[in-house]
Amino acid sequence: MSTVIKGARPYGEGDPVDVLIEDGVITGIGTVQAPEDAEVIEANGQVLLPGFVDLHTHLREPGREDTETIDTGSAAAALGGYTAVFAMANTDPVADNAVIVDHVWRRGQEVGLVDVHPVGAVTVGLKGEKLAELGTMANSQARVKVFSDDGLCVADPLLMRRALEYSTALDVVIAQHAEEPRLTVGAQAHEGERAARLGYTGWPAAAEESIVARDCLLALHANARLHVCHVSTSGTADVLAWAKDRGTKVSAEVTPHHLLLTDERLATYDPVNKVNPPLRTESDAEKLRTALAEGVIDCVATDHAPHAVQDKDTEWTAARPGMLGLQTALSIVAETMVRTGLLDWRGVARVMSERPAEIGNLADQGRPIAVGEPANLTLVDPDAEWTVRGAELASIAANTPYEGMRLPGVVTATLLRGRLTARDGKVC
Ligand SMILES: NC(=O)N[C@@H](CC(=O)O)C(=O)O
Ligand SMILES: [Zn+2]
Ligand SMILES: [Zn+2]
Repeated sequence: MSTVIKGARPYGEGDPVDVLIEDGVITGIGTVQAPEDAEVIEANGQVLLPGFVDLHTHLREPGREDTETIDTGSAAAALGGYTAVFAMANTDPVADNAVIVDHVWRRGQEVGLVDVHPVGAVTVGLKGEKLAELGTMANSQARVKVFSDDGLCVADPLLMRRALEYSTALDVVIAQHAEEPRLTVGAQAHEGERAARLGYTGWPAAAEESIVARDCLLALHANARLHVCHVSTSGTADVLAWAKDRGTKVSAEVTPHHLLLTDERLATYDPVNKVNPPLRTESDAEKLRTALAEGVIDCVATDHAPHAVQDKDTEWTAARPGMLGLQTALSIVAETMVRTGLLDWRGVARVMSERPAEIGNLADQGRPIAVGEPANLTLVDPDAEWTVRGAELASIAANTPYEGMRLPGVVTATLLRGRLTARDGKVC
């Protein structure tokens, strides 16, 4: 089975080249001799990138298959340019044991559109009381590499310390949803002028920053790896810079929505904008963009969070937090980081593919576009634009905050181990 991508610009650099792929591996770059029966993808000078890796996706299977399944979520991922996603553990039942994580992994392989790596829960039932069997999940068929109670914070410092200590022996990473629960009781929106005016209980920046600071110190002393989920405040970026400076093995992600959107959106009262952590201020968003460009924040992760209409399209305080992200991530990164000159396409490859693959410990993802490397690839038309329509996205749920927005950057093809998984907006 061979494929040739004609006239692509790897990392958006240099003159267009042809890329030959045979048996899932890149076997030629430049002027290549393609077999007659090779599948041809005309790239017309489009940007070729390593396939994207999402460290933070909610696929809702098992338990809420009315909002997303591994099948529909995989389709959204492939269309968004992803070749691997990490599916969060806050399903029902919780992915806190080998049976569930193996189901998620196997189902992902059956669907075959993207590698679905299950995230294992840190604590049994996400209850924050006792550690789940991290070792059993790490050694299961799914080979769990990332553990998180995401949705909830591992708030007990002793439990968090133990999890970090265990993680070193297993060579896995603990991903923390940094939210001090005592500081966010009833919290609805970023604590500031805008929430105050609407009478919403505030979600203070310190609820995030205090946990990130604490966990960085715990990780440093345990010589363990820590990953910080969905960084949302400028203060967290400062804490991360300080911790990295001191040699802490900490990595961090930012979501597309925290790069673009702010709590100005509260004025619409539309719960599509409700998310955890909440949308912050313009100066926070600006700081997150520079922190991402400078590597203080390592990567972009979607926190793709599908919700049913009845759980989302309600009065603000009753609505579930979270928004879709897989199919819009590249465009939001193009809008906030590339158009602004903060990142070039090589930088996009770093924050959407290479760094997340390293953090998630995936040997075959985020690899260089070079002969002998696995053909996990994404082709992007940097000049094209599209208009977001929630109803047209592959997810079952439609809770996108970008409804009706015209965005730059279109994913035109995704290849998983040399096989087309998405082409011109359609799943293959
Ligand atoms: N981000 C959200 O607002 N919601 C996530 C949970 C989470 O990421 O904390 C969800 O599972 O819906
Ligand atoms: Zn979270
Ligand atoms: Zn999440």
